[in-house]
Amino acid sequence: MPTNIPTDRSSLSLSPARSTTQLDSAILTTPFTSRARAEEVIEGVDLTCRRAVVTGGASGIGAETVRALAATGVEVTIATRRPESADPLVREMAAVRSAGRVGAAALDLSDPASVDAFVRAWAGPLDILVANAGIMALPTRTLTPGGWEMQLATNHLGHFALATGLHAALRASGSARVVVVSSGAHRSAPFDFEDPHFERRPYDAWAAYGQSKSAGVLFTVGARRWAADRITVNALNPGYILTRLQRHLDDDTMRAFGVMDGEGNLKPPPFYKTPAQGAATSVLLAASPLLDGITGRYFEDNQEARVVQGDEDRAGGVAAHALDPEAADRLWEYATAVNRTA
Ligand SMILES: NC(=O)c1ccc[n+]([C@@H]2O[C@H](COP(=O)([O-])OP(=O)(O)OC[C@H]3O[C@@H](n4cnc5c(N)ncnc54)[C@H](O)[C@@H]3O)[C@@H](O)[C@H]2O)c1
Repeated sequence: MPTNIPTDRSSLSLSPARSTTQLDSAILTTPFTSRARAEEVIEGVDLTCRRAVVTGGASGIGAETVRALAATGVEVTIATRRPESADPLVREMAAVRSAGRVGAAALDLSDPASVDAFVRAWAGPLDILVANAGIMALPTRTLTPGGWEMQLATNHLGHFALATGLHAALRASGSARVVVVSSGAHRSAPFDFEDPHFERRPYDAWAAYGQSKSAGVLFTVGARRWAADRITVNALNPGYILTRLQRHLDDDTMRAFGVMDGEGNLKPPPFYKTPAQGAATSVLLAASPLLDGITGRYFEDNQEARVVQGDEDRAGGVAAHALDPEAADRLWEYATAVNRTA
């Protein structure tokens, strides 16, 4: 039996947002293992009449997120730089009986004008926003025309502008969820308020990626201000998944990561997940009734993560620096200010 069957928007109701950060609450556990696939964690859920946006939804984890959400009846907009790149997935889902309609719209997160155009074109309530798009470890310091470091611009500042621009649409949902796809890389790089764009310190591809992913977690903490609007915001680490994300890594790094053999063949090690497994935590946070009212938290392997100091044991967890409410508010102000001048 479906567990959650809204037949029209007026029948949708969720409990009020509970708690703000993991620091002041018990850890949330679910029955799902780290290997559960996206469709499994929302089996039986029916979200017909709901509407979702998935950034970067034409490939990798995002595409699996789109498949699983659309299968519950959600109408999904894939927000992508080249909408035509989503055509195969749009066609695929059009052939799935009872799936929600899947379409695509142009969005370049590194371009404030593109984010603005997407926001302006959006009409009506928005129930689910999955901030999934991302780039990783650009080998050289790359700046947007506005002078922002490209990973920070794409992974966080663009998503911040998108989510805040869509705030009225999320509020109009009456029970909206924002899901931020972060990474375990956040643990090694707190947000550097003195030099976020690597103007003074030497550029480091991993520090830039990690910082942008810390920013995503801090956003979920800063978004506690949206709880009264019945908008919940949670972050996650999808785990290790071989996708196009690794395209900027050279062969030596790929070998060091254990995903390439001596002959240059891609061969993910056993601890790597498939994209469908990698999308499970995104989908859990976006659509599972288990997450009703939960906000400001960080998950990995389909469970809420424990708090750790930095990246000392590399075994997972969410770094305390990414849950710091003062840093979260400071980053919110910073992102608001830079987006205003963009
Ligand atoms: N694959 C992993 O092992 C892994 C681990 C941790 C976190 N993540 C995160 O998961 C998310 C999805 O990554 P993936 O592994 O599916 O890789 P992917 O490269 O398949 O997906 C990333 C998507 O983001 C889109 N994108 C990039 N720049 C954009 C821009 N400026 N505007 C709009 N869209 C843009 C790409 O077109 C692509 O569709 C990313 O945020 C990534 O950081 C992935």
